[in-house]
Amino acid sequence: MTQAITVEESRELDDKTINKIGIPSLVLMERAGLKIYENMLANPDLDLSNVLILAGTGNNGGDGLVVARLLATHGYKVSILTVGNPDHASADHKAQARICDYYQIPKVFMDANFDKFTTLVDSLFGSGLSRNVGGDYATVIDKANASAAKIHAVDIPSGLNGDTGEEMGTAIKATSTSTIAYPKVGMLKEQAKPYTGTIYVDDIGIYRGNTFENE
Ligand SMILES: NC(=O)C1=CN([C@@H]2O[C@H](COP(=O)(O)OP(=O)(O)OC[C@H]3O[C@@H](n4cnc5c(N)ncnc54)[C@H](O)[C@@H]3O)[C@@H](O)[C@H]2O)[C@@H](O)CC1
Ligand SMILES: [K+]
Repeated sequence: MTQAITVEESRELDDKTINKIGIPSLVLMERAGLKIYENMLANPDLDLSNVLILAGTGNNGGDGLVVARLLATHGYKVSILTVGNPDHASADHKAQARICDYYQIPKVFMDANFDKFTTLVDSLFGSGLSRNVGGDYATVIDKANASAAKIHAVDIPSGLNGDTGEEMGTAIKATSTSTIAYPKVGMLKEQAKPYTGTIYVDDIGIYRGNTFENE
């Protein structure tokens, strides 16, 4: 874990990889989801007997939905709680949601009892977090932190500022986090440890430049 990048750099790298280099975004999302799923299987601190995916409507939520599908297709019990308006979801999130519907992965709603789940996957917000967390998002984050379930976060624990390592209103306290491509600078600060837990860094095909002259 030698290099860390800012949240803005991570967004620029995503954009370059998709729009300049030409790797389709759904390919990156599939690779991210597969790595996250493998990290969860490899983590002895997580009990995957009853998993709930907490999905926002952006691409962080899309990553979470890939994990939902991989768990379901490998015989794990998994449900999805979507927070936010699915009609306004990102295109890649909508594509993943249709696949989850094909597999009839059960959905739960805001009144769900989180204590009955053994692991929660936090895919509410990643690098797109741009303001303090409130409303249903804050309710779900606080309920997740207060529950008996362990939490595995996708990319950045939701509500954590990836640059400063500080809470933006409220933030997920994860047992472990799968961060995509590179850790974000704020996640490596001492104060961020209770939020990130153990950090896995997932190579999904997004790299900083200087490998080739034309970069
Ligand atoms: N296609 C790509 O660019 C890739 C994206 N990936 C994942 O996608 C994430 C980034 O996805 P997005 O850019 O869709 O953003 P997020 O999914 O992090 O956030 C979704 C949206 O939430 C809204 N939002 C921000 N702060 C909010 C707040 N406080 N309350 C309510 N809504 C708020 C914003 O409009 C934001 O676009 C990464 O962290 C990573 O997990 C990975 O799948 C790798 C490839
Ligand atoms: K997250």
